[in-house]
Amino acid sequence: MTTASTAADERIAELRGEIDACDAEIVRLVQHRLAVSQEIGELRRATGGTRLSLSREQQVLARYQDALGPDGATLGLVLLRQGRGRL
Ligand SMILES: O=C(O)C(=O)C[C@]1(C(=O)O)C=C[C@@H](O)C=C1
Repeated sequence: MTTASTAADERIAELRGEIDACDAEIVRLVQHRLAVSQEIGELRRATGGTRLSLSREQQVLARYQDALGPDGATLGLVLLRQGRGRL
C-alpha cells in the first residue's frame, strides 16, 4: 500500500467515526421527537381535539423543505408518520 493510500484510509476511518457520532445523535433526537410528538397527540385527544394538526404539519414540512430541499420534505414526512402513524 502507498503512503498516500494509507493516509487516505486513516482519514476515512476518522471521518467514519464522525458519521457514526452524527448517526447516534440523529437517532437520539428522532427518539426524543417521537416521544414529544406522541405526548402532544395524547394531550390533544384527551382534551377532545383532533388526531392531527394539518396546519402544523405544513409548517414542519416547510421547514424541512426549506433547509434540505425535496429530500428534506420526504424526511419530514417520515418523522411525522413516526409520531402520528399513517394518514
Ligand atoms: O404539533 C402537534 O400538534 C403534533 O401533534 C406533533 C406533530 C409532529 O410530529 O410534528 C404530529 C402530528 C400532527 O399532525 C402535527 C405535528
